[in-house]
Order: sequence, then structure tokens, then C-alpha cells
Amino acid sequence: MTPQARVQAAIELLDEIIVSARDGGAAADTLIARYFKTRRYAGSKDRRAVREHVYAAIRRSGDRPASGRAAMVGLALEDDGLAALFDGSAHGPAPIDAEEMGPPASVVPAWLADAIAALGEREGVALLERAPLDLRVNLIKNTRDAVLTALPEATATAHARDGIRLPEGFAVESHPLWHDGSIEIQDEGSQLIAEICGAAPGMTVVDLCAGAGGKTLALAAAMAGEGRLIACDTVKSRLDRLPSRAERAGASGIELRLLDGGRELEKLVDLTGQADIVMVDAPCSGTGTWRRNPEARWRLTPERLAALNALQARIIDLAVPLLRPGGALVYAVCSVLDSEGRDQVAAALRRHSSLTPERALPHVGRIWGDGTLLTPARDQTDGFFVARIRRP
Ligand SMILES: C[S@@+](CC[C@H](N)C(=O)[O-])C[C@H]1O[C@@H](n2cnc3c(N)ncnc32)[C@H](O)[C@@H]1O
Repeated sequence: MTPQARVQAAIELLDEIIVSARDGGAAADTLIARYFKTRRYAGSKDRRAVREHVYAAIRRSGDRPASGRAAMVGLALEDDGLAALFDGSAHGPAPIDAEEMGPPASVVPAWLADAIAALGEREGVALLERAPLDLRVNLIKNTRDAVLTALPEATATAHARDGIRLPEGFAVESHPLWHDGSIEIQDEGSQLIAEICGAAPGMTVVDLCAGAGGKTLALAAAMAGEGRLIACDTVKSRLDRLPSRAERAGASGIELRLLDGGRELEKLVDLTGQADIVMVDAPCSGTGTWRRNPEARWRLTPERLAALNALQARIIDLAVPLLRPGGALVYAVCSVLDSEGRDQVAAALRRHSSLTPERALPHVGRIWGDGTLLTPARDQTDGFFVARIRRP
């Protein structure tokens, strides 16, 4: 592909990504993979260059641009070399019209600018910076010391007990330690959320929003195969990925429950009053993981956020009756927005007045209402809010 054709390909892809973000469709990475599947003429250098254009345009615009061309023109107006490729040559983009302007450069969507700015000076920018590569050492299979010795380029994470951090570009999934289940890719913040649960052998633990089981596996390692660990989700394709992951991790006996969205209770009644821990890793806007999925900024709208807030409250209300006396609910979102974190928990404590909040993470993050907020600039983790609430 010529450099011009690569720019045109980025424009076409951005068009797809913009529509998909607006309509709640597939993620940018999926669309990029699909695009190249049907364009075998594109070599690895072409793919890399197109991908770089696409992600540079996504990172430059906090708000969803009007079109792929507008997004790329915005970049080109700040880069003479890129602008020179808009030369009207075959398979390339048409020249930039004197009237044409890209969307204004911004880190976060305008409607969220104040909320993000309130987190602190560098937090908005840090939410879009490249994320580190964190792994959790699976204690069922190995120890952190042994893994650190085997991977001299790794360092221990500052806060998570079983975490290690690796330099960029480390090919985790082709490493023997990954194949033998010794390591799992997991951001330090996610590891801390699983730690806060305080799961231990013999407990009954419900992971109510388990997805593909990232945190379930961390809970399983803490429980060392003793007790009950029940992983629930409403999306079958996510839960279906858990058994093979659990097998690789040597985590046996995890019970899976596919819930019916809106009728979740039907599959949970037998757990009423049984759980030592219920973890609600709630569906959320993902603002804390923008550095991994920057186009998620284009998906979020005030209406979608309101719908998530309602769902989060509903899931908390499903979780509370599952607690046995003395049991704890751990509520987490990978979001830095108060409506999903601090305010959600404050409202839950008003609805369930017998519950009491506990300080979740004494050594990291900042106290945020009745929970803890982790942010990338301050804590070098994805952005998370987490709270631990105990039933007396
Ligand atoms: C943040 S993700 C969970 C990530 C997972 N815990 C992990 O560590 O990989 C939230 C999950 O909640 C699930 N979910 C959505 N609505 C739900 C509901 N009503 N009940 C239970 N789970 C739900 C979603 O399908 C999604 O997998």
C-alpha cells in the first residue's frame, strides 16, 4: 500500500469505528481485524501503519468526530508530513479543502471534562497514556519470587501482593509460564480488587459479574480449592471462556451460573444468606480503562451512563440478600465517575441502612466517599472505584 492508501484505509476504518461507537457495535480492535481479513494485499507494515493512524486519530478526539475523514484531517492539520499525503493520488484521500477543519483536539468528551478535571491535574492525560503490562502470579501454580527470578525484566508491583510489571512488548501468551498457568494478564488495580475481597479457603464466595473470570481466577487462587466459588454472568459467551482458563490455572470446582438479565434472582435464591463475600464487579462505562480502549470515549453518552447507573444499583440490590450475617459485599467499577462509584455506594448504604462501609485499601489510592479511588496518574493502575460493605 502507498502511504496515501494507508491514510485512506485509516479514514474508512475510522468511519466504521465511529458508527459502531454510536450504535453500540464492535470494538475498534475487532473492526480493524475484520477490515484486514478481507484485504489480504495489506502487509504487516501496512497494517501497523494504518493502525497507528487510526489510534492517533482516536486519541486526539475526546468527542466522537463527524467522520473518519474529519478525524484524520484533524491530525493532518497538526502534521505537515501527514497533510502532504492528502494529495488526491490513486487510492489516497482527496486534498484538504481550505474550509476543512478537524474536530478540536481534546482528551476527554466535553460533557465529562469537569468530572475528569476534578480528579487532579494529570489524571485526564494519564487516562489516555499507554498502560503498563501487569501480570498476576497464580499462587496455585507458582510463587512471585520464582516468577521474578525466571523473568529478570519484571519488577514486583508496588501494591498488589502477587503482581509483577513487565516492559512493553513482552509476548506473554507465548511464554511457557503462561502456558503452564503460572501467570495471568491482569492490571494491578484489578488484582487489588480481588485482594480486597479477602477470600480464603472454606468460604462461600459469589462473583456476581464474573465475565470471563479475570477476578474469579484470583479469588480461586486465594481459596486454594476449598469452599464454594460461584461465578455468575448474564452473557453466555463470557462465562463460556472461564472453564478453559480455570483449567490452565489449575483452579477446579468453580460453579458457573448463567443469569437471565432482569430475572437474575431465579438462579440466585438458593444462595440467599449464604455468602461470605459477594463481589460485584459491575458493568460500567469503563472510563478507567480508556488507555486500553480509547474509543470507549466515543461510546459513552449521558443516556448510556444513566442506564448503567440504574443497572449497577439493581445488581447491588440483588447482591445484598446473598450475604450471610458478617459477610461483605465488594463493589467495584473500572470507572472514575462518581455516579458509578462513590454516589452509587452512598445510595446503596441509604437503601440498606444496616450495612456498614469498611476501609478497603489502607495502603493505596485515595479515600473517596465510602470507598477508594485508584487512578492512573496517582497510582499507576487503571482507574477504579472500590468499596467494601459489611452486613452486621
Ligand atoms: C466489568 S465486567 C466483569 C469483568 C470480570 N469480573 C473480570 O474480572 O474479568 C461486568 C460484567 O457484568 C456482566 N453483567 C451485566 N449485567 C449483569 C447482571 N444483570 N447480572 C450479572 N452480571 C451482569 C457483564 O456481562 C460483564 O461481563
